[in-house]
Amino acid sequence: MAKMLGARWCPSALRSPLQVISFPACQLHVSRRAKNADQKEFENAVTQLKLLKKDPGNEMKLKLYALYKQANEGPCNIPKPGVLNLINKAKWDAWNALGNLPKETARQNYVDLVTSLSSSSASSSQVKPGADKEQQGSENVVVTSEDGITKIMLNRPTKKNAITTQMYQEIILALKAASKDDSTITVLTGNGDYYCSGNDLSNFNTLPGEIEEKVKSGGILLRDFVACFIDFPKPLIAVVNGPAVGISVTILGLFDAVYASDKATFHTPFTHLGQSPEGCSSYTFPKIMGLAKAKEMLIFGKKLTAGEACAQGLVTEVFPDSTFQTEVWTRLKAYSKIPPNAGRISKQIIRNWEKEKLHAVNAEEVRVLQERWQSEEFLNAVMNFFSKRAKL
Ligand SMILES: CCCCCCCCCC/C=C\CC(=O)SCCNC(=O)CCNC(=O)[C@H](O)C(C)(C)COP(=O)(O)OP(=O)(O)OC[C@H]1O[C@@H](n2cnc3c(N)ncnc32)[C@H](O)[C@@H]1OP(=O)(O)O
Repeated sequence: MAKMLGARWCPSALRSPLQVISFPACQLHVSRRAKNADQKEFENAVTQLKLLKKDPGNEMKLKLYALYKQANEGPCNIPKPGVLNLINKAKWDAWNALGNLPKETARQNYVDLVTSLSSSSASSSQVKPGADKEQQGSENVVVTSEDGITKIMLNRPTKKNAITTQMYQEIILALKAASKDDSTITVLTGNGDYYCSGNDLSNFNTLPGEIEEKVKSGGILLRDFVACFIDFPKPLIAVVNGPAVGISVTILGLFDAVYASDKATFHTPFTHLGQSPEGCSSYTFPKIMGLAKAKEMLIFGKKLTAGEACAQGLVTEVFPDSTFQTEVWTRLKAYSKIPPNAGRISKQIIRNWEKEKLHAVNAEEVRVLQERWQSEEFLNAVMNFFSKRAKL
């Protein structure tokens, strides 16, 4: 659990602009010693910092960040980030506050700070090298085709199948390929105990550029992703093997059948994350389950059991977890024998009545979400998620 922010709170890389919650620019009161740390001591301190068990808190992280930059690059030499860019601005303020502090002094102060932190928090020798290495390529989305069924499986079980930006793109490509292959039906499912924990909350970090660019490219990615589900021309079935969160729930309204294990739950905690509904759920959920139940889910984040989701029409059928895979795949194999063209045409005549409407809903939901992504509510929610999990 500690790996996510731990890996990103790497002073040498400083990959994550969201690793520090917004707080006032720090005033540094760092003790100076006569002796100056050499480069080796400094590098050891960088390593030591990564091994700390206890999170030193964001204010301390900002101080360390500033000292690290000063020690390596000298006085702050980058343009001041815009006011909306809260995190980078806090980091800039901290670095800039060091003024012309000599590199050697910054290096020594950095070493002193880490030493004082280490003595109050025993360092761990149990960090496994490469433990947070991301799977590369298409391993996180596995596509197989057999017996008239194309199966798209989310395969990132250690992260509860949270969807990275790369996975969104891979799913889009997989759906486009499946729409043209010779399968009759297409299935989306998850590997492991979760179906999917929704959008990977570190996506905002990994998208390139400043906040405005992230918002723009995130919006385009989301719109294209949902559009693929709206336009998918064949019967599309969700095999919900475990809990489902966020966007993995909202797009279920665009599927033709949803089969769920009785261990599955359905949760859309958008407002808690400072966000708003997507996946066309602002339109499909009220239509499927009625306004009152849809609002409980989409505004108040009520989590449904599989049985409740079935009673409300979001799920087609629930199976006992012990027999889930056998029963569902037997059913799907039978369904895959329907005449493929009749299957496609029947799906399309149902979908076509509202395709235009769904695309308009998608565009509007993305527009509103893009505003949300620039809100402090959203940034704080993401920070809270990772801070709770981070030891450093
Ligand atoms: C925002 C701009 C990006 C643009 C990209 C494209 C546009 C997409 C827009 C869609 C927008 C939002 C839709 C949503 O999906 S909102 C919902 C997001 N999901 C969540 O809030 C769920 C967060 N996760 C949890 O609450 C819990 O992890 C859990 C799912 C309830 C499971 O709890 P657990 O205790 O059983 O397991 P846990 O130890 O927490 O998790 C195991 C490891 O997996 C990591 N992880 C789980 N879910 C996510 C996630 N959604 N994002 C990132 N990482 C996740 C967790 O951090 C653990 O990792 P580690 O072992 O600590 O390294």
